[in-house]
Amino acid sequence: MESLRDCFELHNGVKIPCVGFGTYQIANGESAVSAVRNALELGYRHIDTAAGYGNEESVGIAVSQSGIDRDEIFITSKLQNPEHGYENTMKAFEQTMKNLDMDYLDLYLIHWPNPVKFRNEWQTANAGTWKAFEELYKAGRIRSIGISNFHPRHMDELMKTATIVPMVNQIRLCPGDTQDEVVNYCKERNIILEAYSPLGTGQIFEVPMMQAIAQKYGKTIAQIGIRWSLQKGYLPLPKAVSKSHIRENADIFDFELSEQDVQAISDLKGCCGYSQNPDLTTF
Ligand SMILES: NC(=O)C1=CN([C@@H]2O[C@H](COP(=O)(O)OP(=O)(O)OC[C@H]3O[C@@H](n4cnc5c(N)ncnc54)[C@H](OP(=O)(O)O)[C@@H]3O)[C@@H](O)[C@H]2O)C=CC1
Ligand SMILES: O=C1CO[C@H](CO)[C@@H](O)[C@@H]1O
Repeated sequence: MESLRDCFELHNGVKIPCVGFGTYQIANGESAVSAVRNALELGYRHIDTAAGYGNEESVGIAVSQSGIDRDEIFITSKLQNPEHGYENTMKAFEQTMKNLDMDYLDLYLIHWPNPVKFRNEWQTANAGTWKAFEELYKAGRIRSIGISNFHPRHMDELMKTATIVPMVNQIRLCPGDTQDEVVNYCKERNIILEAYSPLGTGQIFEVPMMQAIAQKYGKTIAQIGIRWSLQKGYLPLPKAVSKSHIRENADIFDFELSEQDVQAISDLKGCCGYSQNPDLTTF
């Protein structure tokens, strides 16, 4: 990858820009419009939002104000947890499209496999949701469909009724949180791994070894973390509000980490925390 516009290819042939701009905890309104506009101005072409972030509307406004053609920007949103099941999913999708004020979505994800509301019925709820996703995909409303926070057991269950293998699994991947079992399962099935919280939601900046590696390469800790994701073959989704952070996080294409340093960063077990148990999350 040589720039933010270079892409991974999903298994259905759709191209997905290799770094996405994360938008969790950027308030709907001026903050989110300005952050997404800054990201687009600085060259990002992939925005990650979710119904649960409450800022889809601002993402849509920022895209429209940017003057960049819609088909040059890759937009992901996610199905909110209480909305699983066929009918709920159809309604939630239409609401997302209304919020974004767009007529198609590039990627739609099931945000979590086992939300509180469906604790003992997640299998049926996800089967209904996936049926809706497949119909929307076949109708051209969504260019690609995927999942988030799914472990192998959730994916095995989904595949009992699915006719389309998810194109993406978005999971927490950052130094020391490598989720090897999920990663290997997805790689074997050609499911692209998106790395959320690539900076450990800020915890990466407290890790002395990351500081040492950053100094060695003359880059910042954030740049090392994002570069590590890319070299592992993941698609990182760094979030930033500060314009200087947004710019810095895009400046990652002029250096390469050695294999030893990639391994050393992977081995920093728990340095930036671990992902939540998808069967217990309350998000
Ligand atoms: N599917 C899922 O369940 C989940 C998906 N996600 C997605 O992944 C995205 C990223 O994850 P998230 O947990 O938000 O956090 P990140 O790991 O991207 O870290 C964000 C934090 O790092 C700071 N930061 C960013 N760049 C720099 C920099 N260059 N120097 C110093 N500080 C920096 C930000 O500050 P500031 O904002 O002040 O600039 C912010 O405090 C989310 O926004 C969301 O899109 C996240 C969690 C779960
Ligand atoms: O997308 C999300 C943003 O971050 C939250 C806290 O880590 C997650 O629970 C949620 O899934």
